[in-house]
Amino acid sequence: MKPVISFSDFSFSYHGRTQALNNINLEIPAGSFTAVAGLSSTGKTTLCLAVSGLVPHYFGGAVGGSVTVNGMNTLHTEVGQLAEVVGTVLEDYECQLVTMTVEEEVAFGLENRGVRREEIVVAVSETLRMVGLPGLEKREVSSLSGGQKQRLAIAAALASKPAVLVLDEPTSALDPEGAEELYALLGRLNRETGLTMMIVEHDLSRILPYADRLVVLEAGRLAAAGKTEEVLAQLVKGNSASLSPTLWTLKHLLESKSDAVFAPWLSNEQAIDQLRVFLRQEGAEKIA
Ligand SMILES: Nc1ncnc2c1ncn2[C@@H]1O[C@H](COP(=O)(O)OP(=O)(O)OP(=O)(O)O)[C@@H](O)[C@H]1O
Repeated sequence: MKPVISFSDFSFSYHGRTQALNNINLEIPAGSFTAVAGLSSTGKTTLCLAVSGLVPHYFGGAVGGSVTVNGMNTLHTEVGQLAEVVGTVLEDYECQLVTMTVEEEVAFGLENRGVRREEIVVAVSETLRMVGLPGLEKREVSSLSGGQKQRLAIAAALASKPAVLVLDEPTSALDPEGAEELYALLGRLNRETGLTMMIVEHDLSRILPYADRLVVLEAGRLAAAGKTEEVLAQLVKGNSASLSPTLWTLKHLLESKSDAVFAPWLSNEQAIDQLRVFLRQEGAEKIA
């Protein structure tokens, strides 16, 4: 698959001091669903900001190398122009909601670009339907629940039909049910529209059912990137097993220490089913 995002020897230091990213070489294929993982302060947010162009255009600092999105070099492209290609929802998504009503929020970017009123009306209702908020056009933003506000921020990012959606820790304020619903929605958008997803998530077990690629950062460097299953195996073998969900770590350890070969799995439920079969075969019926 062709890359829609390419980092080439990219480094960034905030205010020329705190080095957040160090010589990143990374390609994100078009249409992929990429999870970005890493311990705290390893540069995950900065990676997102570099794709949206907010680094370095808004957060100034020292830059090396380049980032290209849809063929545009972010260093030489205005943030507004990049926003047409990259929809970004930051961890503090409420800060991104700036209007009174739901309709105004989704229309905001389109109005700024001079899109005709009739087209905006259609785009607003279509986008609200996509994110599971149909018919809420006239609602006041302040009356929405936290989960609905987050979906609204996603709708506002999607309205201009970007090629890439970048989300930073989208489930940090959601309960497990809300997180599952959000990922089901994002997975469907990715499958049905081919929208490239790049999502920072600290709880990998939530995102793995949807992520076909995994990027891992360590102290601002790229520690691993590639197909999810391969990167998880790398994490378990290397020094980053703590990032791997417990059941995945167990799978890889069992495979390396026995003759077991597990069928691929992505969700915890699939993992538990496979482990039950394994334990039964091992004669551990009581545990299984
Ligand atoms: N606006 C800023 N000004 C100065 N330094 C910053 C700024 N934002 C981030 N940093 C520093 O850059 C480094 C990487 O931060 P970043 O937020 O990208 O990491 P992260 O992996 O997203 O962290 P977390 O998981 O805690 O959100 C950290 O050392 C952080 O303190």
